[in-house]
Amino acid sequence: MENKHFLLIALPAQGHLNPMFQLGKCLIHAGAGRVTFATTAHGLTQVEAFPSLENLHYASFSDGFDDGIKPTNDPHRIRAELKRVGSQTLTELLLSLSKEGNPVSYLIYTLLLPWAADVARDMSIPSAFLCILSTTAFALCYCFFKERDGVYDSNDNGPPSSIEMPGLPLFTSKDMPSFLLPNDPHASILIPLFQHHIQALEKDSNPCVLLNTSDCLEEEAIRRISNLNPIPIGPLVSYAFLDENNSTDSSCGIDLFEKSTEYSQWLNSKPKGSVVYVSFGSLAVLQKNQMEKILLGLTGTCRPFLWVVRPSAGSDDREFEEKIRDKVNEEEGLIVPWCSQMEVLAHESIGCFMMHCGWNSTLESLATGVPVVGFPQFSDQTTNAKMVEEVWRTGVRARVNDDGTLEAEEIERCLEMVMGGGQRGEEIRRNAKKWKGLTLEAVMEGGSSYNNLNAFLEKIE
Ligand SMILES: O=c1ccn([C@@H]2O[C@H](COP(=O)(O)OP(=O)(O)O[C@H]3O[C@H](CO)[C@@H](O)[C@H](O)[C@H]3O)[C@@H](O)[C@H]2O)c(=O)[nH]1
Repeated sequence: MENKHFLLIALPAQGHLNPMFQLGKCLIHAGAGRVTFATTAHGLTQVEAFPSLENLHYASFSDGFDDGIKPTNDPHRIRAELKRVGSQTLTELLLSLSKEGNPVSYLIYTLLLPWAADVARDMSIPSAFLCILSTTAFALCYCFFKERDGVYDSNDNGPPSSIEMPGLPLFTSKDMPSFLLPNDPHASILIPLFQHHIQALEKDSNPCVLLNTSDCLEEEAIRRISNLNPIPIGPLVSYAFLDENNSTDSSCGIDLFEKSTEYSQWLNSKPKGSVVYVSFGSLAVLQKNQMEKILLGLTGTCRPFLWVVRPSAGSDDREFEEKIRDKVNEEEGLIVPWCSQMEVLAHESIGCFMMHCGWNSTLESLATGVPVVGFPQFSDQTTNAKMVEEVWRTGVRARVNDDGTLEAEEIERCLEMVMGGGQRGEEIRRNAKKWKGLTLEAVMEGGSSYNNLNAFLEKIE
């Protein structure tokens, strides 16, 4: 197996880079050979630091906007350029790697890059799609295209009212990936992209979908997409901070944001299970009045909190964020621009993760056994929040107003439910512990995901 060369490609978004990078690490640790990790040329310039590992190399392809300036008012042009220039420059990259004596034996691409499968097929290179959404969200998309031909209900403007998957609760429109809903601003871009993903896989005589999940977490959804040869190999999260012998793994991941360092000591000073960690991932932008309400809710609980507030581009927003920061004193909370999330979640002072239910953060909460208060924003986050609340029962989904805003009182109610002494909180904390055990079991030597990855590698010629 040693002389294989894997090319892994992902868009430069934190939620895409993290699982793909973890996969690269797993391949190297499994002795799979050489791994080249590629993202867009502009994306590469945004990376804070490149972890260095033996057998790991970096490269780039172009999305057509190497200077990073995109016509944001024309997403269709951005998508068309990504496909056109992306296909061309990926082909060039494959040819140049071959020319320098390192031909690629296997291509793994991730979300929003379905044309990569076409490039690989044209060059007779086998490929796999790494699904970085929850498998449940992906299976809902699959059902939407296969069983409903990608059309909404007959009442024209109505969203798909519900989708059933055996063994799982009913998914109604509020639980569906938001881009499947007709009024979603991203639907006109994402629906064709997902269709392209599924078509590209179906064109392949031997399709392969690597799933960032484990057998036990999403058994029913995995079964639902069995036609696509799904292989659960996750959760692809950084386990360095859960391993007491290896808590300083400097090659944790590829960060697009500069990490603060001030929180470690602050966390050390807090009692076990007392801190609320708050983060809404790398993409969501909350309205100012929502931030005010969150601050009110957090201070209202009288529990210490660590809140990640990413620095915004606009100066007006920066001023507002400064104001929020100034309102918080160190006794009650700490606001940081970015942190090492797995390090934080693995810290014994953390008692709850209030979050958007992005798939990576959801998996990280499961792997660390931290209970959740979910405030999903878009994409698969609504589906993931449903799974957290109703399937794994490791947290609650906060109730929002009709306009999607979350009130301070609801934040207090949810935090009290998850962290307080009531029966529901106890059950949630018990489940969180149980799923942590099952999650770690899957990725450890001999576990289902570990074995699945090795079996996948053995089949590659
Ligand atoms: O201070 C922080 C905050 C976050 N993270 C990491 O950033 C990643 C965030 O990923 P995720 O939780 O999935 O959120 P998004 O960045 O919002 O991810 C996008 O991509 C995901 C994968 O496709 C989708 O599930 C989400 O809905 C979509 O918003 C995680 O690995 C976190 O550990 C940090 O390292 N430090």
